[in-house]
Parts: sequence; C-alpha cells; structure tokens
Amino acid sequence: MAIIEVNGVRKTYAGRDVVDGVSFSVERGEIFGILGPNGAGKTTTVECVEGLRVPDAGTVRVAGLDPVADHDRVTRLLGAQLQESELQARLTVREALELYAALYPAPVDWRPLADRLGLTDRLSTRFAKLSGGQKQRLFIALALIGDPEIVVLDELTTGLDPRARRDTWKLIEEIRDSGVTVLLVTHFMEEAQRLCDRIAVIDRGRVVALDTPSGLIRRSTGSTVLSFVPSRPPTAPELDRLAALPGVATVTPPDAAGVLVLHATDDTVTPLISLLAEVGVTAQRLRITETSLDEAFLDLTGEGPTGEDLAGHDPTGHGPTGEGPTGHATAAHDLTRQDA
Ligand SMILES: Nc1ncnc2c1ncn2[C@@H]1O[C@H](COP(=O)(O)OP(=O)(O)OP(=O)(O)O)[C@@H](O)[C@H]1O
Repeated sequence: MAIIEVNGVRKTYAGRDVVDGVSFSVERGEIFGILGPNGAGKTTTVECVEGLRVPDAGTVRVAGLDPVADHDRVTRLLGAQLQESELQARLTVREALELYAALYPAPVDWRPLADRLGLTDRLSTRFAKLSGGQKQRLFIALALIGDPEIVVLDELTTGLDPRARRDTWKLIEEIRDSGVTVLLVTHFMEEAQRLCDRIAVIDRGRVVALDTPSGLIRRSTGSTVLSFVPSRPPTAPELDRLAALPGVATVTPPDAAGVLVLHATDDTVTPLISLLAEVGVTAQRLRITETSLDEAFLDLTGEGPTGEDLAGHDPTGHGPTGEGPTGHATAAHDLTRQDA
C-alpha cells in the first residue's frame, strides 16, 4: 500500500501555479525521486507532503493522515532533513543530537546512530566547523532520530565532492534497506539513476513522467545509441536511408574521428546491419549503448540542467519569502528559470 499519496495538488503564488495538479504515490520501502529543473516546484511539493505548506487544491495523505490537520502525528512518522540555516553554528554534534532526540516521544538511541553515520569522532565539534559531508551526515542523523517510517531528503548532496556524494548515496541505500521509505529531491541525474526505485520528473509544476530510471530512459526518443566507424564515408542518399530505418530518431554523420552516431531503438540494429551489407559498408568499432538519464531528462523536459551545471547551486543561500520555514522559495529560482 502507498505510504504517501499526492492527488491533484495545486499551489499558486501571485496568480502562478507553481505546483499545477501534481499526483503521485510512494510505496512503502522505496526510494522515490523527485527530479526537475530549478523552480519546477519540487520543494513546494514535498513541503506540502511534510505539512509545511497548505495546498490550494488537491489532497495529500501520509500513512492515511492529512499532513496539515494531523501535523503532530505526521511529524512523528516523517523525518525531514533540516536546511543548514536551521542549525546554530555553535551547537556541537552531540548537543544537536541530544536536542533533537528530546523533541520526539520515542527517539532512537543517538549513539549507535552517530556511529553508523561516522560522526562518533566529531561529537564535540561545533556545527560550523564540520565539512560539507559531515554536515549532511548530521542532517541525516537528525532526520532519523525520531525513528521515522519516511525520510525526506531535499538536495542532500548539492555542494558535496564526488567522494562525499557517493558515501552519502551508500547511506541513503542503507536507510532504505533498513525499511525506511525515502523521498528524495534531486537535481543530479546520476544520483536519481543510481538510487531511485522510481522517479517523478516535475517540470513547470507538473509531473511530466513517472517511472523507474530505466523506464524513463526507454520512454525517451532514441533511447538506444548505435555508434560505429563506417569503412567509407556514407553518401547523402545513404544517410537519408539510415535516417529512414525503423526507430531512428537522429543520425549524426561521422565526426572528426570518423564515428557515426544513431539515436534509435533496439529494433534498428538488424535493419542497420542489412542496409550496411547492401551498400557494401562495414561497421568498425560498433557500439550499442543505452542513452543516459540525462538525455532522457532533456527529452522529457526540453531543457537539461546537468549535475555539473548545478554543482554550485546552493539551496540554502536563498533568502526567506512569505511562506515556508525552509527559506527555499525565492526570486532566485525565477532568475534561474529565466536564465535557463
Ligand atoms: N512562498 C513563495 N512565494 C512566492 N513564490 C514562491 C514561493 N515559494 C515558491 N515560489 C516559487 O515557486 C516556484 C517553485 O519553487 P520550488 O522551490 O518549489 O522549486 P524547486 O523545483 O524546488 O526549485 P530548486 O530546485 O531551485 O530548489 C519558483 O518559481 C519559486 O520562486
């Protein structure tokens, strides 16, 4: 049974639907990703799930409860990751763990939790002195301290170096394997592809696709990439015949290294081989690969922030606006969208 159900949720700011009829459900025990470009409405959506924002229309249920009307009960079920600005710089790791444990009726013992998250030798360190990866591990610990059934992680690995990001991914998998459902908001295709059981791609306030990572890839046009070095350059009519093969989305003529690339489907392979045999061309270094989630994302949304584009994006650097305790939503999102 679904542990989170979001049905037709709408949120309007200044006459603009920033969340425009979003629906999805999250099954118990999965890592469910919400992926989308800047300002797509991801944070607004998950804050409706957390009961931090009130939808203008639609319903949200967390384990059957309304996150606004049953806020206290939902808070006990759902551990949310803090934003950096929400923790005092001078607080030590131990103080933060003790403080947050005291907020819950039945917290887990924070010592083994700190140990599991590699924080034991940092217990006396002040928050401001922790590295980016250590801060994120502390946020995960604080999100888990109330022994939640669901944990919401929003842009957890933004700003981390590749090693710290991979360490964090391992922790997120361990959390899922311990039976906790994970709702993960991310910009990073690689992160979504590697971690998520299913992904909702949100663009301009709407769910444009919802599937497993490989399902999303298969859905995009030209999901199979065929590349080879033809034994001689193809003529213009031959390139036209390649483009007309079943399943071909695009043909890129040989580059400087002589490599010709087709974005196509698995059904293209046999007719391609036949055509090449017919015109007397051999295919050297033939490679058949799956397109990346990155390319599928571009195809699904018509734009594509890549991990690198967004590596410097700091969601905590945004100033607060009228609603939402995280200070996430700011005009900076709009600027990013206009720039995109
Ligand atoms: N309280 C608010 N007042 C006015 N506009 C808001 C408010 N909260 C969010 N918005 C706008 O709603 C849109 C969606 O914001 P949201 O933070 O949900 O997007 P996001 O997909 O999480 O983006 P990012 O990946 O950049 O964090 C943005 O254009 C944002 O400026």
